[in-house]
Amino acid sequence: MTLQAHHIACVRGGRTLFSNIDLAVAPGEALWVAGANGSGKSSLLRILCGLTPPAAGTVHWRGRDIATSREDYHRDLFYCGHAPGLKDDLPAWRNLDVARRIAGQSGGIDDARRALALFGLEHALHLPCAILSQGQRKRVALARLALAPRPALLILDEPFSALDTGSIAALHSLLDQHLDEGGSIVYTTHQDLALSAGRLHRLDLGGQS
Ligand SMILES: Nc1ncnc2c1ncn2[C@@H]1O[C@H](COP(=O)(O)OP(=O)(O)OP(=O)(O)O)[C@@H](O)[C@H]1O
Repeated sequence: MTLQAHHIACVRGGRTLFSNIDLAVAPGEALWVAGANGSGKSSLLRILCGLTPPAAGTVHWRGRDIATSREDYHRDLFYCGHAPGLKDDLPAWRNLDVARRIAGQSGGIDDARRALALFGLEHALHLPCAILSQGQRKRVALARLALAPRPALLILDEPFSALDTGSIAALHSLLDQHLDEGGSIVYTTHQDLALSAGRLHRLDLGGQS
């Protein structure tokens, strides 16, 4: 198994959102975290990323506790939260380039252009992200998935929301390709969109809170 979580509990504002969550995601597998608004999907994803400590339980990546192997783990991880996490003052292509260089890879405008074009954003290459629409910003963030090498584990919070039909299709095809290549995905969606390739598991956090 690649990603494993044992007995995870999450407490928010003094309330236990969930407890005793066990999950495992192997290479080539996707886990769809489902549940009503407020059931704790984003909180679970942040715990799996190591951004929020769980109230109880452990998360292991490739056999190592992520609490003690944070840097190595984050090299293997791509996380896209509700907010796209872009640098507003930088043009779209530079946002892709900076993310790549931080990951220790070489970059360049040509690769960024190809990645943005996949999401119909070639025209936005030189535009600062601050002036892009919400959906366009999301597409810039997700275009990083089209740059090689892609991190082995993708954790995506509502990746399909705010995307137009063409971008949803582009993202679907990238995610299917990722699974075909032995990558792993954990994602949430409220849309009725299951990934078509690879082995898909579903974890339901339940009803409204
Ligand atoms: N930092 C925080 N402090 C207190 N409560 C929080 C905090 N973060 C989240 N919560 C609460 O935890 C609950 C779960 O939030 P979370 O964002 O994980 O749910 P979700 O299932 O992703 O919801 P949605 O489908 O609406 O995105 C909510 O009731 C929220 O108000």
